[in-house]
Amino acid sequence: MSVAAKGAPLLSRVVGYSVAIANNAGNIIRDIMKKGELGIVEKESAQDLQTEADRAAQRSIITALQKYFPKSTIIGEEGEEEVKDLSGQVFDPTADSSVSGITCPSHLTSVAEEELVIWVDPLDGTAEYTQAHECRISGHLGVCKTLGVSCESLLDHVTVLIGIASGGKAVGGVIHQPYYNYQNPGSKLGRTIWGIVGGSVGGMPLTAPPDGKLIVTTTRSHSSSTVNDAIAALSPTEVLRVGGAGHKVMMLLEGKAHVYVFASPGCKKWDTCAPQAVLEAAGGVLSDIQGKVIPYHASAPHRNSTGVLASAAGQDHQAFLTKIPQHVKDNLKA
Ligand SMILES: Nc1ncnc2c1ncn2[C@@H]1O[C@H](COP(=O)(O)O)[C@@H](OP(=O)(O)O)[C@H]1O
Ligand SMILES: [Mg+2]
Ligand SMILES: [Mg+2]
Ligand SMILES: [Mg+2]
Repeated sequence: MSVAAKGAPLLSRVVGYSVAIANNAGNIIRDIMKKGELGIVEKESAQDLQTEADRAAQRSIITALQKYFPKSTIIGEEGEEEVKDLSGQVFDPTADSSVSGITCPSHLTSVAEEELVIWVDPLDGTAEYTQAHECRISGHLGVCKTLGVSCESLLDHVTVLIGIASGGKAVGGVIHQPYYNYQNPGSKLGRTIWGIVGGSVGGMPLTAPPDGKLIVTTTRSHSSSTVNDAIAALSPTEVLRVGGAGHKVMMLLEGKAHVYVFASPGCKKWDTCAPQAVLEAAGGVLSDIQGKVIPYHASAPHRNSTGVLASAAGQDHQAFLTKIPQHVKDNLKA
């Protein structure tokens, strides 16, 4: 049933429209990279940047969500000032019926619009987006001397995150990856995965991580001794240091890693709401570093001050939590 169909549960429509809205934001993100004027500003620190792509993507996402779901509460990473759409245009997601098969569990079919809190990260992986741009303008081709990897390879760490919460819980999510398939010039760029907890997941094949290994994924640009102590405590066979909360959860879904651990207060509700909903719809688990449920009601603090631990479906989340040293848990206070 197309999500636009009358009678589709509200949550299914919000997820379906959010897929189209996130895809449109992906076009904006790619266009601004192509134009090359990123308009980079520093927020809380040099490790916390914001570009015109973050701002423009947020304007397009939030104005569309506000128009079609005016009674919901919408919270975007880039704050209130970056909401008014300068072009006056509001993206229309209703024409896009590419998404079908969104099923909503019975306990969520009657969720009302007023109950919804939508957490928006218009561009997750800003550090990687800006670094890829810096490399391009400095004429790096192939493997970048500073990064040791090709600059382009950072681009698919970027995702657009639209997370939907009801009753303080992550219940629906959309993760769009604008640069998916960048390795194949001329091919269609981008993919979008979506899910409803207890309902369906769609947009990419789900794969279990390999047996006999323990692949941990974590931040590449916001590390600390506490972050590294938590990783070491899991005794991984491999550590993948990549950008983006959304991108790391996608790695759990496509079998590239078993667990994502981030023992830091650095990420926020908009980084984890959408990834958590999609991961849990696929059978995985995402909690804070103590194993507590992350709250997503409108008045919840934006910062996830007690860190993040996410495991792929079939993994023993509790076993990972037990291995996290007490000093790491003590360092991350609510
Ligand atoms: N110490 C810190 N300061 C600011 N932002 C941080 C941070 N640690 C993590 N984050 C944010 O959390 C998200 C995931 O981080 P990472 O890529 O390091 O895993 C990124 O979101 P944004 O790119 O949307 O800002 C990043 O900016
Ligand atoms: Mg940011
Ligand atoms: Mg983010
Ligand atoms: Mg962001």
